[in-house]
Amino acid sequence: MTSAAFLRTIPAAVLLPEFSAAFDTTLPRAAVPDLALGLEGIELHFGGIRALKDVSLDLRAGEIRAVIGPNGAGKSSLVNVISGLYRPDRGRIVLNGRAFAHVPSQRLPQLGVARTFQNLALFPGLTVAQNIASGWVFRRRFGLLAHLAGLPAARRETRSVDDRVDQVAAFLGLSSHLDRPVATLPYGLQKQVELARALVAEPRLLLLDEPMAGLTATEKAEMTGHIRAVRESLGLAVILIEHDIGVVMDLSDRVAVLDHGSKIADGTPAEVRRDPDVIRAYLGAEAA
Ligand SMILES: Nc1ncnc2c1ncn2[C@@H]1O[C@H](COP(=O)(O)OP(=O)(O)OP(=O)(O)O)[C@@H](O)[C@H]1O
Repeated sequence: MTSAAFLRTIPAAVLLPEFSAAFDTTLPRAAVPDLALGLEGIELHFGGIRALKDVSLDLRAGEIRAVIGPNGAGKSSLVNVISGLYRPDRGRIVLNGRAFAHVPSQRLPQLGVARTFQNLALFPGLTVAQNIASGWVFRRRFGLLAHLAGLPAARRETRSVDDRVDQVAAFLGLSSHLDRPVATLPYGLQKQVELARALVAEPRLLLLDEPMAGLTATEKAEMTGHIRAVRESLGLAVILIEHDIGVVMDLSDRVAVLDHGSKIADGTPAEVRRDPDVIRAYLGAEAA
């Protein structure tokens, strides 16, 4: 099955964009032109646990911004707030020039945001091409009915999905694997397929949740090269959640450090590395 044919099998409920009630809470349009993402005073509670405490963060277009911190510091909570899975108790999120009290997750692709997951979230029974194509689903302009009716514009869109899959696969060196079932690929290549799936939606902001987890040293070097290329060739802004401090310091323009839900440091890798609070809370002997 081609990736275009695969897209035709996706249920209408998935293809028809839902407009979340959260969008109704949109605040006035923000006015910082090269701001890819802004978090202002984010608070998030789970019962008695304060997972995020007054966290503010900005990300400029074309910037790689790492968020690090010990286990339980709040990194995943932050990504889930940005991607609309969690609704913050306070604060606002600025995306694509609009400010939200709660990001409408169904509209993330339209807002130019794509993400990868800490644990692989691929469709194991599908090919590499089909998995990559699935990233385009929520960007489609035409619904299932237009495709079933064979409207020319819908047909052109379907054809263009195959081109996009080919281009992204070539960009990441995955072209020779396109027809293979994704589950037969080594883990490192599967992580690259996840990156390809995020890129096919043509985002402006990429959320990478532990892209190096489970990779060998060689695979990490390859993934590092891809992330750098994503920024340099495509100009994307990247939020990087990563435990591998070597990778973080090598790749990032700026690093924010969370500890117990609070941002305790924010600066260039060199600044963060010598920050006494960071050394105490997180980096320890590694930074010494
Ligand atoms: N769905 C949830 N329900 C209840 N508590 C949660 C939930 N998600 C996170 N927490 C709590 O919020 C705090 C922050 O957790 P979070 O997963 O964001 O940290 P993290 O920095 O991503 O940790 P790790 O590096 O281990 O993934 C922790 O105390 C955690 O137990």
